[in-house]
Amino acid sequence: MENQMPREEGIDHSLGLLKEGYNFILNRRQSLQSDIFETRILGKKAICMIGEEAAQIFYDPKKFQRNGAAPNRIVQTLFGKNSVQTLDDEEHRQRKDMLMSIMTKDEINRLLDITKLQWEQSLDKWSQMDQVVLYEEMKELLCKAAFKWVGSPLHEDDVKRMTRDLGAMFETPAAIGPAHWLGRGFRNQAEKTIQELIQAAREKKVQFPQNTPLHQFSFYQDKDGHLLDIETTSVEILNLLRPIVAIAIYINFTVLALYQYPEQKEKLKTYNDYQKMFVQEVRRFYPFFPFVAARVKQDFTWNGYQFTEGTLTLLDLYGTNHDPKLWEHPNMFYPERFAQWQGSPFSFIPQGGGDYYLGHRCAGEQITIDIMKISIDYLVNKMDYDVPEQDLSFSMEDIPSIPQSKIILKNVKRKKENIQ
Ligand code: HEM
Repeated sequence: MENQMPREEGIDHSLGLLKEGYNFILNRRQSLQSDIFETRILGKKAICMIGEEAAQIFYDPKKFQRNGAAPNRIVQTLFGKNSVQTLDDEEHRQRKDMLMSIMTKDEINRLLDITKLQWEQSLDKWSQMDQVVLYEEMKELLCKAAFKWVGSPLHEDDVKRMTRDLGAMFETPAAIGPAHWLGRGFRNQAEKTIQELIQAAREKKVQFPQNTPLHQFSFYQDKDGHLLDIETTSVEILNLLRPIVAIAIYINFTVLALYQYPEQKEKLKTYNDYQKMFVQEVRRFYPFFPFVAARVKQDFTWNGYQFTEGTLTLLDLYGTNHDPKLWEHPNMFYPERFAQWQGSPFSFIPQGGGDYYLGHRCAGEQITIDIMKISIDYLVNKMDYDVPEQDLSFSMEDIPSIPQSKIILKNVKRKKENIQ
């Protein structure tokens, strides 16, 4: 038997989506009293869903496809044209294999070693500064680490520009007006820079170390022995560089959590297994990626609701991570909840759900967790700092959400026991 899906009245709610940000789907779940409902986005019918069961069907590649789902403003800033995010089926699997091929233990460890070295250098620099704007400094730290890891360390003169370009790619997708257009321009510039590196490698004018992503992707062959075109290869290199820089947002929220819940610092110092739970809770609790979009691949019925081919469907990641059916007291910061967590790939989805290889789950989730862990080690065990009076609030409307002050730290210094 078919059920009528709860529906929001009105011609179009695209502006609401931009304005209400992380709360767009949650607000309507509240008013319509349903985990699934129909609304209208970009003038067309769209479905919004929250929860573990919804995530399970959303990540079923027979039911949903990504081709044609992402709006142009996201493709032109965040994803890049023809990126893995926009592919389906065999084409997606091949591209994802390329991306996952460099996510080996050795390569992740190499990135972590590079990141630790950057932390060391930044800590020395910050100790000389009157105050540190952590968000800006972390983006720079991570940008340097990311470029070194992919195989082309940045010249000091290029650090600020590349940090700005990569930052703009995740700061401007939802921006309205000139900021958004600047973001598009910065992406084009960054793509050009990476394209030149790939071209030079293919013409043997430079040689990147064998194991690095720049070498691996420049010479990666599909199953028919073809290389990827240079534009797409650069988009996928940026699919590594950009999100590594974006981890700065999680580090900001980490410092916020340490400040707002001071008992956490002691627990992190005392219990060996606490760090993992703390990282998971930061990723669950704070807003980052609001939702993911797909289109219905072919007609199907689920829980009595009709899904019609081509319908845009949004899965609420933030809402699922705060779903009271899955998380007791979802709005409480409580890392210990992860001691009992069963590890479902569909209930805790800050970086998407399902399978890394077969679906669109974030290729860099392990990297994110590991970089957060080493950063926590610095923040808790290796340095002292003060958090002066400032506006630490964060918006649920702006995507991505970043604490207003971007977290200002004063009196940053190494802990005495950590001075070599
Ligand atoms: C900064 C924290 C990060 C967050 C919040 C995040 C979040 C996400 C989300 C929500 C998706 C989409 C999942 C979907 O479409 O269903 C995604 C995809 C992706 N992420 Fe991340 N990510 C982060 C870090 C990283 C890192 C560090 C890398 C690589 C070094 C990375 C590489 C990717 C790639 C390549 C995809 C596309 C996967 C595909 O379409 O198959 N991400 N990420």
